[in-house]
Amino acid sequence: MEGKLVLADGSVFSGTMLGPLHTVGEVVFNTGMTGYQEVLTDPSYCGQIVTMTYPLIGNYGVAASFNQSRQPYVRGFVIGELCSTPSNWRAENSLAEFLKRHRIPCLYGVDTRALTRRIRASGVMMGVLAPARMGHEEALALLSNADVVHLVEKVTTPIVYRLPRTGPRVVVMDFGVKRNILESLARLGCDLTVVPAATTAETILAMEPDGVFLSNGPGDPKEVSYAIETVKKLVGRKPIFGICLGHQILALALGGDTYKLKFGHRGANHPVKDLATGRVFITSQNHGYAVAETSLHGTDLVVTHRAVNDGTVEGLRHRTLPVFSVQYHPEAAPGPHDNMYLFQQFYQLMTKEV
Ligand SMILES: NC(=O)CC[C@H](N)C(=O)O
Repeated sequence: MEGKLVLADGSVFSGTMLGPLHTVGEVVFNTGMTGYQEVLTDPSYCGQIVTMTYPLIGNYGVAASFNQSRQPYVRGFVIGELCSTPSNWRAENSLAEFLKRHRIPCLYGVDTRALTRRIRASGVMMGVLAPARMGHEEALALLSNADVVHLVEKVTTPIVYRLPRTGPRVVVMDFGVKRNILESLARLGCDLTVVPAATTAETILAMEPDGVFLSNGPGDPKEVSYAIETVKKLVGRKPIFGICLGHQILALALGGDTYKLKFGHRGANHPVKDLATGRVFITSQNHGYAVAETSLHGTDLVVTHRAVNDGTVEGLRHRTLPVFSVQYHPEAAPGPHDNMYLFQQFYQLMTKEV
């Protein structure tokens, strides 16, 4: 069926529609050449319609081992060529089958680079995926009904669960954690207890962890005010490591501020500079918000990493406490594995004699 993406500014991008009839979400672009299945199943994309700038998508099919959570969380997918003849020894199915099974609307045959240029010029905005025959006004009217709040509550674990190992005990605050973060910690031997986002500091401290991990997740960090309050009570009590939304929540808990970027950083090739060594790492990223550097004056936070492309804050550490965070995704999935050492750093903070 012929379909279209209508952006809030009225621009229209045409293509062929696969799956359910319409969906509304914030339209964002990802510049990764691969990793489409990890993107689809990363809970941080909950509430968003994702477009891939790379024009050939689906070439290596899908496999359960690439999933980053139980199900895809994107609201819709907008791509160039949808490959129907995947080739990979691990492929279990085609991307089209995967999208259909999970009822993820996909518009393909789209000039996604033109779409990306539009988003870069105007900033991220809401959009609707709809059949071509839907009237323009009707499509635009759907935008006002978009339900894109309380996203963390939609993706966090409803129950406490454990991944037992013999190493340091880590409580993972699950704001929408990616599987490869849990696996990266478990591989080091960390004994993991994953808790719902709204778990109180008292409950977490009663578990007597050696450290607390703050996960990635969707939406505006200021929306999860209860988690900011929890983290305030944990700082100074336990070593803390935060990634992406966890990094933003940590900054807010320690008196910093966050803001929305014009079009965010999403891809597998974002250069980040470690300010202590001057070394540049290539990182995987997926964020629309960032920590405001000027807000850090007078707090106990020090900027450790900076994005090379736009100079925004990419890493923080506490001046005196074993507390640090990064805005990017060291667990990759998809992306380069260069930043796995950060999990080791957390491990060392938890195990060193004090
Ligand atoms: N990957 C993440 O954790 C994303 C964090 C936050 N939702 C943002 O868009 O900035």
